[in-house]
Amino acid sequence: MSEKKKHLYTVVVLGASGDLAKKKTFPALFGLFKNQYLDQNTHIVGYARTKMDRPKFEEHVTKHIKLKTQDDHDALTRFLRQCSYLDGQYDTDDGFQALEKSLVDIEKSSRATARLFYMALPPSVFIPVATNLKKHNYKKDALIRLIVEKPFGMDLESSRKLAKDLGALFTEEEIYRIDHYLGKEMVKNLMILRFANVIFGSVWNRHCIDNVQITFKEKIGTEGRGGYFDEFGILRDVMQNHMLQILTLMTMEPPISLGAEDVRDEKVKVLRFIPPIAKEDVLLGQYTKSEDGKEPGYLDDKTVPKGSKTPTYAAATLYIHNERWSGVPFILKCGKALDQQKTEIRIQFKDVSGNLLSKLSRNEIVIRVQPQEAVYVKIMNKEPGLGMKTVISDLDLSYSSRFDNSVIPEAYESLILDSLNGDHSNFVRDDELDAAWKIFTPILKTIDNGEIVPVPYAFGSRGPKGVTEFMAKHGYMRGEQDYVWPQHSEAGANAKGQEQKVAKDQQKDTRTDH
Ligand SMILES: NC(=O)C1=CN([C@@H]2O[C@H](COP(=O)(O)OP(=O)(O)OC[C@H]3O[C@@H](n4cnc5c(N)ncnc54)[C@H](OP(=O)(O)O)[C@@H]3O)[C@@H](O)[C@H]2O)C=CC1
Ligand SMILES: O=C1O[C@H](COP(=O)(O)O)[C@@H](O)[C@H](O)[C@H]1O
Repeated sequence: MSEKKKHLYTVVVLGASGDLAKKKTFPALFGLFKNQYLDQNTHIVGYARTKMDRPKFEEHVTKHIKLKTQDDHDALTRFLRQCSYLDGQYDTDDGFQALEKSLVDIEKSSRATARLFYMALPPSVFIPVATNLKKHNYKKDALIRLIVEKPFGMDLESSRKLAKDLGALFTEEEIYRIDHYLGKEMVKNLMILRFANVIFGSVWNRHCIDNVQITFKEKIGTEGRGGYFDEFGILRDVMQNHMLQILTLMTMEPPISLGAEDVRDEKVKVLRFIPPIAKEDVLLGQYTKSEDGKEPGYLDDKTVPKGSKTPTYAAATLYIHNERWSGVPFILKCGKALDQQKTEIRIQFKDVSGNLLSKLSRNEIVIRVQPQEAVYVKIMNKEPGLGMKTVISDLDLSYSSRFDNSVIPEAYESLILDSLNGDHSNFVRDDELDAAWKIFTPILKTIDNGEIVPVPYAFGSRGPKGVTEFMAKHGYMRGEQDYVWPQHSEAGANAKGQEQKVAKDQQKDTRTDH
């Protein structure tokens, strides 16, 4: 079916009773609807096994939708009119037959010509659901798109099997593998920063850069998702997908165009230059109770098997064996139940040559993905006054002060809109997945075999003992002088009207740059 024509979609959310649907999918669809990115005649059908009456379904859909104005309230009333819910099984025909009947009725009145199936489901049911969708709800004369949520397998072998099974049902054109980090504003900004600025483009290589850290920290633990998490662990949950996507966009060569295939060709190429992660380049941790005993340890989660050795924290160093990056360590660190929430890329430059000036700290470019989106460059400056003392300062592009009235869209809004527009650029291609799993599968096997034991760390701490040494071993050098990114100070955050108060202990942490 032609993609040029503007299509009216019917959106089906499979797994509509779940956590992701409630927290992300419905709010994102509402955001698009409210801002007229979604045609006002679009129908949204929720499908899951749970029986829900209308009030319960509406409560589920709206629970995480934030309304500020009367217009928002009005838009929600209109949005809910477009939503319906159907309960049914995932592995039998009858539910999908009923879904088909409902879709045909909707399409008769709305004249929708396209169907978007959003699988907000655990991976165990991806294939049974995709099989039934193909059998009962695939219309040859309609435009079909299928959004699949991560995780895409457990390792190289299972990922290939999933790709093969899904590929037998839907074409690569129809499949949209979502990694929501690709929809985040600062991740989308990476290509612009690199390829639209001579000052960045020219230093983006091993001659100038000493090491790179990509950090993902969460304050929350597994929070009832322990059953899912224990099967996957932090490397599969966050590092192999979200963090590797960031690394790929940060390191790939310039694509021929911004077209989806050109961008993804470059991403695959750089991934293929990364050898599997070595055992000695990994540090693991698992959180225990907080020091005051108020927050539970990982093993206190009833859904986690007793004595589990699943890592909730991981640091791993990767290398890219190509002309641009050879010898530069890329230190990836991620963890749950830590002292703060942040995702950032920290690019540390080499030391200044010569001995003209002493006590210099290295330049750093920090790309703050969340929260408090920003790009800042740490530089050495003359301390104002008589004398020639140097001091660390920064060139700071903080979004809250620079882009006063702009709204940063939710990652899921951005990605759902891309899929409606048929743009695959920010979705994961099958060969990209293959290349990513090749890097991680050997170390995951080593971890699964219990050959690397996670070091305990207290809930709310900076992570396991040894993190500082691990970073130093891989080249990261802390500055000589104290430095606090101003946006991170309480005064800075309040002055900009930030909702989030940044605690004093977080300031301390920023100073240590971990
Ligand atoms: N939650 C999150 O924050 C994120 C989730 N994801 C991914 O999104 C997908 C959905 O996640 P999430 O919503 O958290 O998952 P849930 O565990 O909430 O599952 C979604 C729905 O699937 C059904 N379901 C749950 N377990 C099973 C099972 N064993 N067999 C069959 N059906 C089941 C349930 O619906 P019912 O019983 O009514 O049929 C449930 O409401 C997953 O692939 C996850 O990895 C990705 C990023 C973030
Ligand atoms: O995919 C996942 O991401 C979330 C973190 O997403 P964010 O947008 O809030 O940064 C993580 O909590 C979850 O464990 C993981 O499955």
